[in-house]
Amino acid sequence: MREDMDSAANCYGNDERERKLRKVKRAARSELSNSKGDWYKHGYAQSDICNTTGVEDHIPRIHWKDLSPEEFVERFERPRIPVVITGLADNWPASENWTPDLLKQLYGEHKFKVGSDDEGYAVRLPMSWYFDYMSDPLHGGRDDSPLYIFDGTFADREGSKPMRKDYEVPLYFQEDLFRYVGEKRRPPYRWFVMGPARSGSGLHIDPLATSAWNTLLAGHKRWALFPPGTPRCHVLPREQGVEREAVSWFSTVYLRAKEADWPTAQVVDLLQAPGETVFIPGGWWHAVLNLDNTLAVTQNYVSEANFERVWKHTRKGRPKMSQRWLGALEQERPDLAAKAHDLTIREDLECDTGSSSDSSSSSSDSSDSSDSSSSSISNKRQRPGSDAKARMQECTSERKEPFSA
Ligand SMILES: O=C(O)CCC(=O)C(=O)O
Ligand SMILES: [Fe+2]
Repeated sequence: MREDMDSAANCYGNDERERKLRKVKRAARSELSNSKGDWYKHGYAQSDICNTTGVEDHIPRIHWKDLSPEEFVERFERPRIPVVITGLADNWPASENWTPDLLKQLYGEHKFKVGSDDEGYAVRLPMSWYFDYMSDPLHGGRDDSPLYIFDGTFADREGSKPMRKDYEVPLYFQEDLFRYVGEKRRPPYRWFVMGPARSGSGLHIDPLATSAWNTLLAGHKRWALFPPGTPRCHVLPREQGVEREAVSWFSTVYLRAKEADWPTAQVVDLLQAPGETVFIPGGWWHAVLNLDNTLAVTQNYVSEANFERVWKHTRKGRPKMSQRWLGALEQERPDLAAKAHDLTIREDLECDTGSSSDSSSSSSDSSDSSDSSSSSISNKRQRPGSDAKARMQECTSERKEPFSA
């Protein structure tokens, strides 16, 4: 259908290429299309937005050799505590192979997703063009919030499939209960992620209450986290000038979150270095700013530890898929299928008696659900400022969310 975005690889001259690149940028960020200067009107490239002096990172670092899978579940996954695990990528081929030169050589012609257009179609650029874009002082080097490769189909598309063999899903995250939905129908769950300084991910909670791991192979990422239950209206206020993109969020809301009168949970800072794997439990808000040229792989998953929350969100947000999932669980994991049935009966009873599920859950859960139940997992990377904004709610209405995890 919208293959026009895909035609970038077929052109030759530089003017033609520039024209096509502009077209791709316009498609990916139509709100910046009034004038070329919109892309760099904030001057973030000249600011100290990527300077992390004074940022304190207190997240524990644990080498995988010192953390058994059972310990991970008990200490971090069940209590939903973020952690950084080191050494997991030491033996991955990606640690050797994912250099700019090799990536260009192997995948230079292949088009990776750099955004979505206003109709939700993927906007793609060939990898070699993207490398040029990143280092171009008139594009990636100057743009306030540069295009970001965030490709959730790299492992399925012919041209990039071999990349999947370059990393392994770490032992801690292998349960992957959505696999029972089937490869074709399960929500997207793995992304190749690459971007320069100032690109990143605006504040969000991952969809369907799934947890995530994110391994950085090159460069540095700055994370800001808020625990489950942090009201959306505090961390994503509906006001002019506060946008969802990482750069603008870090230069507005983040600064407020550091002030003495910040009304809600303290922001948790994290500075991710190459080779580190961040674990983000379901329900945690997170924003990520790339501090230099970064290369990462991330996957979302469901395990026994987050199953109940994910089930509730999936039943509500993806009802048809949830029934297919339940059917498969009845065969493969009858224990979890029984849990799902139990939860469903309890929720339906609550509905029938008109009682709010608030009484049986913390406010934290109602605010996770306001985010992730209403978005599908395919929106893991949402277009900044699009439907995300429409879904913003006032604090008061958020507390009334009838659904809670
Ligand atoms: O590396 C990033 O930009 C963050 C990724 C992220 O938050 C996500 O994949 O959900
Ligand atoms: Fe995320």
